[in-house]
Amino acid sequence: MSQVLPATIPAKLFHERADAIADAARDLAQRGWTPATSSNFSMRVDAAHAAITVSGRDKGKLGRNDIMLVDMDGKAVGTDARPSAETELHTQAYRRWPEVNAVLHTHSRTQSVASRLFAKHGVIRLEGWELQKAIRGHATHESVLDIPVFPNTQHMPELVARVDAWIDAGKPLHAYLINGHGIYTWGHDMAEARRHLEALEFLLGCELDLKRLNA
Ligand SMILES: CSCCC(=O)C(=O)COP(=O)(O)O
Ligand SMILES: [Zn+2]
Repeated sequence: MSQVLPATIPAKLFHERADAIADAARDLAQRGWTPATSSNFSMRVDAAHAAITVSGRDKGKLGRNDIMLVDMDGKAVGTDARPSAETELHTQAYRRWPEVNAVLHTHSRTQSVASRLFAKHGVIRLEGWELQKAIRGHATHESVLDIPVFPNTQHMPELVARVDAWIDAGKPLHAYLINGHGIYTWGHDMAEARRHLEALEFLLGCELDLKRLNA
């Protein structure tokens, strides 16, 4: 894949973003959270562009050629490669929150099962867990962390509209599940996005354990 960059984006900047995405993806793939080419990852490059994974690639084996540039409408920039099928969910986060610089989407078993189990409620309420403090803005285990579960669809504008509706209702949003699909979360930088994802994976696993134990 050949990526031609706009004159305003230095190659070094794009390569730094691509390497950070590939590093994160390799780690998440090793944990088994990106089965069968699933999942997608991105980072903001500047106010008008993001670097995102090319669609259909093995996320455990990403190199610079597997990361491409898109604009904030999710359209490819300077390449014929096809961006992630879910690019619009990434660019939505960058448009809605200028302080967000990394978006992660994975398909772990825990995320997938939790999404099915809680879909009828439309939300998973996390309350009383110390690890909630790993999520930006949550200073105590006594805080309430609601993770919505949206219906799955292949039509991204429908999902984008559901996320917009949640945010426009004034409800805090740090992550969301898509039913039978996986999780989206983000952060001010890649380290924060990874911390959010790791904490949410742990917390969803705890909620599933409680259900299993009927506690
Ligand atoms: C085989 S996974 C189905 C698509 C998906 O949910 C996903 O996360 C990966 O899609 P992409 O186009 O980003 O490779
Ligand atoms: Zn997916």
